[in-house]
Amino acid sequence: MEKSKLHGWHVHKVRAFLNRSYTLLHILSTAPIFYLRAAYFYDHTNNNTGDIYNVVPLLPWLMVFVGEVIFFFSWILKQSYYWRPLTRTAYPENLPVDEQLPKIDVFVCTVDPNKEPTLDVMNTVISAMSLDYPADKLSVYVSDDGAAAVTLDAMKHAWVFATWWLPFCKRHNILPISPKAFFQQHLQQQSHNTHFIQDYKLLTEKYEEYEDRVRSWKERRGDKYDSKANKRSAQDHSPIIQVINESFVRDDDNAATTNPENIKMPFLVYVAREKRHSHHHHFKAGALNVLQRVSSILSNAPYILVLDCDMYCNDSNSARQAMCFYVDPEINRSIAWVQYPQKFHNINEQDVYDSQMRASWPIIYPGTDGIQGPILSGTNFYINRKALYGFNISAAGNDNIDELRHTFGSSNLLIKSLTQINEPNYPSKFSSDYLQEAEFLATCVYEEDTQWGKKAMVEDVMTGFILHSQGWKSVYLNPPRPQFLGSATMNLNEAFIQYCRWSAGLLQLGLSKYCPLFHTSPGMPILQRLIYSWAALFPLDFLPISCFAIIQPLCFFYGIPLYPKVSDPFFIPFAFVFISSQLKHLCEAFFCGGSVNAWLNEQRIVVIKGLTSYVYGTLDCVMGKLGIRETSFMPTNKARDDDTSTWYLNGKYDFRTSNMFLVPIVTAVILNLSSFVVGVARAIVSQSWDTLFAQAFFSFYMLIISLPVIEGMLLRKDKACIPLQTTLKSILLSCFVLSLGYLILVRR
Ligand SMILES: O=c1ccn([C@@H]2O[C@H](COP(=O)(O)OP(=O)(O)O[C@H]3O[C@H](CO)[C@@H](O)[C@H](O)[C@H]3O)[C@@H](O)[C@H]2O)c(=O)[nH]1
Ligand SMILES: [Mn+2]
Repeated sequence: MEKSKLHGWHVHKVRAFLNRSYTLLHILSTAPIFYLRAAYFYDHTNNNTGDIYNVVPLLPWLMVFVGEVIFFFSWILKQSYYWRPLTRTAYPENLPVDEQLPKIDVFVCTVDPNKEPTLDVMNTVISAMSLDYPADKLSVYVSDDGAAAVTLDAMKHAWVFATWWLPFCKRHNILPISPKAFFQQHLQQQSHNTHFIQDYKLLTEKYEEYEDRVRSWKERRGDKYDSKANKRSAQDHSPIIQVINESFVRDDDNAATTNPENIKMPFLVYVAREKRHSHHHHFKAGALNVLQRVSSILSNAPYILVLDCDMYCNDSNSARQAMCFYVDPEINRSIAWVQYPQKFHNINEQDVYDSQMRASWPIIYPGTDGIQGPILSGTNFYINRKALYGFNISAAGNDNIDELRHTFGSSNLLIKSLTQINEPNYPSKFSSDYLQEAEFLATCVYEEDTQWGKKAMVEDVMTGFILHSQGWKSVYLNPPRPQFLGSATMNLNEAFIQYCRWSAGLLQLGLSKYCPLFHTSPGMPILQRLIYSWAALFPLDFLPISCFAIIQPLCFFYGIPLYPKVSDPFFIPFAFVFISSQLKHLCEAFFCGGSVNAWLNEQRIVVIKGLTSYVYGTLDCVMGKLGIRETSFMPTNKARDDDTSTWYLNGKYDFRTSNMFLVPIVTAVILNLSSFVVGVARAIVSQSWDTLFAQAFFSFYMLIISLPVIEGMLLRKDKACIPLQTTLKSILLSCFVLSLGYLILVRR
């Protein structure tokens, strides 16, 4: 390695070769399938009476065929992720001296103190303050969309605790730098260093004291808010901006000794943007826009780390690693963001909901990195402020003041800050003029008649797509030690809601005029367009998934063959495609350290989400487009509740969710179960194994992956099982589907 090398990369050639060969082979083997389907329609329309065509009605064949085409299409899009896997390494030891490092602003977003426990949010804040980076170059902004007094108060105590914690981390190279995670490890017993033990004891005391202060405030004001009253004020209030520093903390007689070692502290700011019923606030995207503006006049760092409130820094090194790319003069002008994976601290071995998104971080993201860079995942990324402002990648900027006003709004300080982004020593401002201006920047009206919210930061994938199409590149870094850890969803209900939101959000891009499939831009190669197309359209997989899970067993139930006979040579491509894709998935599961169980789980969860979240997400998006319904952002619940975690940790599904989600799944299972029984009986009686084997096998496979649902329905009697009432409703619905099938398929 050269001495000055800041980063390196490596394309996995063997993996790329294997992936591409697989893609090719798979495409070739689908050709006969499509030939067979097409031939059927040809014969059907020309009234050729081949033997099976008499028994097979057009409609189910058509539906299954459409399902296969969509599935194939979606699969083709997805192959872009396997084309050129690339991994990177950063060498922070080769960074220039601290004085020359650029400044960093950290944004932490929170919205609901009941679902996002204040202590956890503060834990994220403290861990971000503890990043291994010069304190005078680090600022942390908290956006509180809940405008909760408890959050502001807690920040005060967090600041005080941080004055103890930061020097402690530095002195003993503490990892993880999240105090909560650190104190959960009970390290004390393992250490023989007396100095450490002394310090540790002191810090434990300080930590408990700090937690008590945060809690006691909550207790005084009631732990659970009067939700309604709080909602009213959270949705209707003026902007609040508060710099948390020594003088602010001192004003509070309740605060403990501040800054005992008199260390330099990162700049810490609390922001609750203005909310009015008359103005849409655009959820997290809106919050990030405000933080971007507010920070631009207060600290104006050229790079911004965006964190969800539950995503604490697990390691101190991410900032320096990211800077390896931003200080490299050869590439820094073209890099818009450095993305880290989203990993979680509460994943158990089974991970029945695939909450960790297993395939994403070791497979999907390196794949996108090989093609101009990873998509933006919404959190854990260091983004280039200039890119966010829409600075043209090649031009230096725009000097026409009217145009700047039109784009960025009327604040002179903000416009002035645009030219100062790269000043490494831009001093943080907290005089009252600046704070007043910052409040003005956090008002609802500021964005009116500007490009904010239109051109600027929409949420994750969309923002990333816009930047990539302007020619910006991005970087994916996945160092062995996870840099950030968040809390993953731990029950079915949360997983459903989250996927509904994601499906709706992604389809907003997929069904817009910017649909990556059709929106060409010179900055974007075709493979990258495929990447975005899949990301924006995958919720539509609900069509083929429901086809396979519902039409298929329906036909089997009535003895209508959909696939060639086993003795027919055309059977081979079907069998090959099915087996090879399952084997591929199995290999992937092993590759990511998973097991046969992981493969089964993921097969199941895709079907489960495909029958529910993808459908509702699509509906949500379409209704939003038609103006029938406003899209909403329901944050996931991060409050750890022992009851929920027990189910998750035991690898059992927690079926306590609404019928809206359960009924489609249970119905599909009942349909497959009954068609399997009836279909197999028919095959035995009429000796039609040859014709019906494929369907019998497919239903069998569906039953195997549905075992936990069947168990939840029939065997489990606990409180998280599938309620009898849901099963009954699903039986009714299945009967309805079967009768409908009879009318359409049998009594034509
Ligand atoms: O009006 C809102 C709603 C949410 N949030 C914050 O947004 C973050 C993400 O919300 P969360 O409930 O954790 O959603 P997840 O589904 O877990 O988040 C994933 O999906 C989001 C997009 O739906 C991305 O923004 C996130 O980065 C990504 O981790 C949290 O910090 C929230 O506090 C706000 O600030 N304002
Ligand atoms: Mn989250």
